[in-house]
Amino acid sequence: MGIIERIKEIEAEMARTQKNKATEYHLGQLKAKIAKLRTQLLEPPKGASGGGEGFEVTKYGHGRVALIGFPSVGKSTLLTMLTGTHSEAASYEFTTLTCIPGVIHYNDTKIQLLDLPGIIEGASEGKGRGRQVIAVAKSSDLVLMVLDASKSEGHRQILTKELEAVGLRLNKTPPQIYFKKKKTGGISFNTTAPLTHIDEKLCYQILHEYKIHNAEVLFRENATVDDFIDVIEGNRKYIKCVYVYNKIDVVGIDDVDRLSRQPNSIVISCNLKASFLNLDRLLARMWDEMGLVRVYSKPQGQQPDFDEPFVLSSDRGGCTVEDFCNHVHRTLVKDMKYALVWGTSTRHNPQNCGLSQHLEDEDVVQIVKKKERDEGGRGRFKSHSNAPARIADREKKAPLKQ
Ligand SMILES: Nc1nc2c(ncn2[C@@H]2O[C@H](COP(=O)(O)OP(=O)(O)OP(=O)(O)O)[C@@H](O)[C@H]2O)c(=O)[nH]1
Ligand SMILES: [K+]
Ligand SMILES: [Mg+2]
Repeated sequence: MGIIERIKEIEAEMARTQKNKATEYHLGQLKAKIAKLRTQLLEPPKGASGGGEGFEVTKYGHGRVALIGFPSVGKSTLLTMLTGTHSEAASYEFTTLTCIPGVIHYNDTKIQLLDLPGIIEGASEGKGRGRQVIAVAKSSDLVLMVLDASKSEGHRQILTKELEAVGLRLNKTPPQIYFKKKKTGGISFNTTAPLTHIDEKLCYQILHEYKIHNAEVLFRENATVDDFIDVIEGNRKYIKCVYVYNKIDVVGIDDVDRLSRQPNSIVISCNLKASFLNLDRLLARMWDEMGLVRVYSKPQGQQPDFDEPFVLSSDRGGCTVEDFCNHVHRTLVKDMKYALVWGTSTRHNPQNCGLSQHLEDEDVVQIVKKKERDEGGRGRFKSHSNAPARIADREKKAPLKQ
């Protein structure tokens, strides 16, 4: 029997089993069995040489966003509108057969947007190009799940399930469970929060299923069986997702209203003839979700270049003064005496900061090197870019001197 058939069989058994205190342990064990099989499914087949048939698209820019959705929901139309890169759009399904990259220029940053073939139910098990598409989603910083506002609302759940089946976790944070395998000593189980979904015995059973007999387990929150399995598997990818309901030009106002109230959702229309709506709001939302931090470098005695931010991200490398230094030059950390920081991350401006200072979007940083004196009070920044205008509000509250 193949892996997929075995998963199906266990899923059927779970569906047949009534949920109650008596079956809880058995159900937990079945969940672990499925998780193990799904992981097996992700492993390349024995003897295969490095896959080769995935979409090879080089990462570019400060972040990567993937367009995931059923066929013909308007992914390619959206890519063309947001990036100017043409991606064939048509009224028939599976128009797009490969991964088409485009670039969004927003807030002086570059964001790679990827158009992808449509996926369908069963994608995680290899239907269509599902596995390749999902692999691209996993490599992204943000997923835009594009949905057709005029189609079944169940599509959202179906796609979410497909992505979850391969270890993606949308809009979730990693469970607060400490887990470490040991060589000896048995299982030490501790908890700092009351547990209502799982108990020690169930944990042991799940670990037993994984043939783990020595480990340290500490629950720091009221986690579920699924959370615990995620931590044991260890290969989960936590990604933000915005649900984008497209084609709102063809549905009634009540539907638009209802869809826009769904969690993590935005409603848009890409229809040039009817109207295109909310694309600016979509971009703003995308930008917020990516959590990019623009930092302007102020060389000593000079104005910062407000057109050329250094772009940091807590997901990619971090946002501290140290991370900033490493972006500028690899020897800078070693040469730094302290940093002068202006912006929302400081209590007063400028503030003398060390390497561990967390920077926020649009902070200005001057690195004062050892054997160098900072220049003392100077006028405000002069620049022709609009970045100073963006921080003008802040200046009103805390003057940006030096
Ligand atoms: N009414 C309306 N039609 C739209 C909208 N956006 C896209 N379309 C149409 O929907 C059809 C499918 O658009 P595509 O961009 O090819 O969709 P896709 O998701 O890339 O499709 P596949 O590549 O086949 O998966 C085309 O006929 C588009 O013109 C919209 O906002 N409103
Ligand atoms: K299409
Ligand atoms: Mg397409």
